[in-house]
Formats: sequence, C-alpha cells, structure tokens
Amino acid sequence: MTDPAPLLLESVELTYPDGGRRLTALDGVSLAVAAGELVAVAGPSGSGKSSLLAVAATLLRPDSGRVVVAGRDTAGLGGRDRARLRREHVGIVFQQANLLASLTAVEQLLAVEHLRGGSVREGRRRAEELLESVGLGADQRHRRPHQLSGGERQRVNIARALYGGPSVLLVDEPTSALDRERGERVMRLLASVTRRHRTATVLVTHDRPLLDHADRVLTMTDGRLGEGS
Ligand SMILES: Nc1ncnc2c1ncn2[C@@H]1O[C@H](COP(=O)(O)OP(=O)(O)OP(=O)(O)O)[C@@H](O)[C@H]1O
Repeated sequence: MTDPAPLLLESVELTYPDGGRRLTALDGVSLAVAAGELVAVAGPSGSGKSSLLAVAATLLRPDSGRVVVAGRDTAGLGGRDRARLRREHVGIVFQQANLLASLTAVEQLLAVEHLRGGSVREGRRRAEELLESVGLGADQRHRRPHQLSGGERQRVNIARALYGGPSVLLVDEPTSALDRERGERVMRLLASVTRRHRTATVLVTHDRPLLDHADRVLTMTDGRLGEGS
C-alpha cells in the first residue's frame, strides 16, 4: 500500500472580500503531493499562487474544500491546534530570508528549538548538522545575517524550515533575490532536501528555468490549477 500524501487539497475554494463582492483567489483547486516529491507552481502575478501556499500552510481557511496535512483534516481544528500542526509538520520558506538580525545562523535554528520547548544542547548539534547539510561551513554557521551573502541567508532559511522535521515544505519565490547562478544552486538544494528529508514540497516561482528541477510542474491561472508549464 502506498503512504497517504503528506499534503492533500481537495476542491479548495478561497475568496477575499472585494468591495461589496468576493474575489475568487482559488477556484476548485485539488492537489496531492507525495513524500519526497517537489511540485513547482508557475503562473502570472495575481493568479493565486501565494493564496495556495497560505491555505496549504493552514494560515488561511478555505471557504470550502478539504485541506489535509500529515494525515489530519484541518477543517475542524481551532487556532491553537492549527498552530501546533504547523509547528510540527510544516516548514515555510519565504521570498526574503526573514532572519533575526542579532542572531547567528546556529541561533536562528535554536530559536525554533526554544519555541518548541526542547533541549538547547541537543538542538545545537542538530542545528550544526542541518546547516552543514545545506552547505554552510563552520565559520559561516556562527555569522549573523549581515555577514552572509544572499544565497547563504537563503540556505539558513531553508535549514530553519527543516529544523522541526516537517513532512510538508512550502516555498515562496526562494530565488527572487538571487542572481541566476545562485538561484540555480538554491533550487538544486531544495530538490535534494526534498529527497533526503522526504518532504512533500510545493514551490512557487516565476523563474521558468528553475522548473526543470521539479518532479512536476503545475500552472495557476485565475485561481485554477492545471498540468504543465
Ligand atoms: N488579503 C487579500 N485581500 C483581498 N484580495 C487579495 C488578498 N490577497 C490576495 N488577494 C487577491 O487574490 C488574487 C490572488 O492573489 P495571490 O497573492 O494569491 O497571487 P499570486 O499568484 O501569488 O501573485 P504574485 O505572483 O504577484 O505574488 C489576486 O487577485 C489578489 O489581488
């Protein structure tokens, strides 16, 4: 029997208030992402890509349809249970690295351990290992964000998202602040962490050459998700 997909969306509808009416951002979106699979979502500005990530992250509740994360149907969950589900099962990588200016790379990951109420000694070892696995050398691991390059900051960001051992990894335009070559390298890294950590990864990008690194490419058009780029 195959394992259930860590991320499952079924017939999801999402609208936003728009004056006196409602604007449809997601229109009957269904998507299943398997463990170890990297799905890229392309599509024009305003087509609904960020809305898709927000719903998958349980940050927004859909008007209708099902969102199942790590086997849990999120429909009946209150705010606290959603927050816990996110903390335990969802890693999020935003466009900008959003790192805390005063903390070193290792400490950025330890801040997550602190939130989880775990052991800092254990956490330090795991943080060092993860940062090494995304390609940060021993020196860089003890630098603050302004002492790192944009690509290195994005690597710290990815390591931090992986820290909690998520089964779902959601990535929003990870290469937009990077030049072509660094963007390619970050994309290769995301493909490799998806395989190594067996995450169900959804990545939103405008950057067409990067789509080659995905297992599957989908296109969002006016809130509808279709096959192919
Ligand atoms: N909070 C909001 N309130 C009202 N409308 C919104 C809100 N957020 C997004 N929208 C609208 O919903 C639609 C989808 O937006 P979304 O941000 O998901 O698109 P996107 O594909 O991620 O765009 P981009 O590539 O420019 O980031 C757009 O028409 C947008 O204007």
